[in-house]
Amino acid sequence: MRGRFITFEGGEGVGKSTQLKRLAAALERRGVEVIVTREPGGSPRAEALRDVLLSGGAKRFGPLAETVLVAAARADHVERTIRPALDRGVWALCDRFIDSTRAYQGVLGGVEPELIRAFETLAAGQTMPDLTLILDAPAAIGLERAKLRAGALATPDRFEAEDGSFHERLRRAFVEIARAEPERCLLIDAGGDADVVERRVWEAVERRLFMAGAVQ
Ligand SMILES: Nc1ncnc2c1ncn2[C@@H]1O[C@H](COP(=O)(O)OP(=O)(O)OP(=O)(O)O)[C@@H](O)[C@H]1O
Ligand SMILES: Cc1cn([C@H]2C[C@H](O)[C@@H](COP(=O)(O)O)O2)c(=O)[nH]c1=O
Repeated sequence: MRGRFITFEGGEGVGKSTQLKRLAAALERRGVEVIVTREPGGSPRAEALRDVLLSGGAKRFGPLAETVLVAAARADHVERTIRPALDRGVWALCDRFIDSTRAYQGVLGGVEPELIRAFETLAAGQTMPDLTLILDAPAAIGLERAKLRAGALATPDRFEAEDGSFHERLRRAFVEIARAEPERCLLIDAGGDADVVERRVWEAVERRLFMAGAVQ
């Protein structure tokens, strides 16, 4: 049986990596084999492109160039990491995927939705998430968490460095994505303690994948 593909999405520092690792551990305790991966990145070539993107090296070429870079990274990641895992029956948990491109390059960057979708198809083909958990909290909370994680002296990356209004618009873009695709996406309240958020995530996964009969 093909593995399940779950993606985590949301603004900066909202707790995606934390919850993804916790979900991976919870699934493993149930005997489910999982891989944990991320975008941009998740394969050696895609990780090299991640550096270009997050260093700000691609910023001067504009959001369309960033879309192309993300798509090139995704094509390699899907082909070499995600699809082989799913084909072996392994579950893939991915920190960001297509919805980050829709939100960052599409809604915030102004790249046309048709172009965003065309690149999506080119890079991911039929390898689409079975479930997308969109973690939602006020942008200020996520940015504060990210700042605490990095330490006071750290330099913010290309997107963390954007202003507060960028991050609030980003939050609204993710909420709109969840509203537009309710069969695939679930909005999870990411406010409060990490243990509380973990329970919300697990309930969502149980309801959507286990109880729905997606898992024997
Ligand atoms: N619910 C929570 N309450 C308080 N702190 C949290 C919570 N969840 C995660 N954190 C902490 O906030 C910081 C950011 O969390 P994490 O790295 O999981 O976020 P992220 O969404 O993956 O970030 P990024 O967008 O930068 O990839 C970490 O230091 C983490 O320990
Ligand atoms: C997949 C994807 C990501 N981004 C941006 C969003 C974040 O600012 C970074 C990734 O950093 P993180 O600490 O791992 O969250 O990349 C993007 O702009 N477009 C995308 O498609």
